[in-house]
Amino acid sequence: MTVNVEASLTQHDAVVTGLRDFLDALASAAPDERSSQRLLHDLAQWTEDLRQDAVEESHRHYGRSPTLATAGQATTPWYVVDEAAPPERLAGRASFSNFFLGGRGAAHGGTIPLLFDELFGWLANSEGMPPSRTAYLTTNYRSVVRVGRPMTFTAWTDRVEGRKRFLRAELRDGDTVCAESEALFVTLRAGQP
Ligand SMILES: CCCCCCCCCCCCCC(=O)SCCNC(=O)CCNC(=O)[C@H](O)C(C)(C)COP(=O)(O)OP(=O)(O)OC[C@H]1O[C@@H](n2cnc3c(N)ncnc32)[C@H](O)[C@@H]1OP(=O)(O)O
Repeated sequence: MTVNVEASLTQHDAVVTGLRDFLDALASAAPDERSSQRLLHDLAQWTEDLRQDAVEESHRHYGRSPTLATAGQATTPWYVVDEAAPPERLAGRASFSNFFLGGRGAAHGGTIPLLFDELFGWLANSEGMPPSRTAYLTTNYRSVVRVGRPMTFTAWTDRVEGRKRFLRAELRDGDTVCAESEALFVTLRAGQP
């Protein structure tokens, strides 16, 4: 199955895409004092406007878009799923922009498990599956993940034991495995948050 996650942007999706571009531009720039002041002023105004529009979790748009990469989370490294066979396997492309820079051209180490947790969330909570949460997630950093590089990933279910789903994933730059992850997702019991 091929997933066209970027199809038909709604206006809200366009805002989230704009926010992702903004964060990348901000992280890449060294604005002078005047630009910083203007930015601060505009941000403060928008923060105030948006606070007036605050709603309950179930009514929010952010991070819930089925049509956008990363389901519309602007602070998750960009990824698209090209091959989806949940709950068994996912494969796709990812890229870490300057917003995710740790230093010396390498992505911040904390952002790599963030990507893996997203992918495992897709696998473990795909349609028809009972809700589950991450019990643990380990990451093995084998080679530097460079910002701006086109990466590929594979994530798959290794085994299932009752309520426990053991998941694995790999992030590659070409033929080089840059990071590997293993996680346990546990199906929630009735009444668990
Ligand atoms: C547009 C498309 C969208 C697609 C969807 C994208 C979604 C993206 C979403 C991304 C979000 C991604 C998701 C997120 O990020 S979820 C957010 C991060 N995770 C959490 O907040 C979870 C917090 N923890 C808990 O809620 C509980 O501890 C859970 C529910 C995990 C288990 O507590 P519970 O009381 O229910 O379980 P139990 O004690 O009866 O244990 C059951 C079994 O599990 C074994 N066990 C438990 N813990 C561990 C451990 N650490 N190591 C090894 N083993 C462990 C345990 O030994 C036992 O085994 P056994 O004795 O039966 O053999």
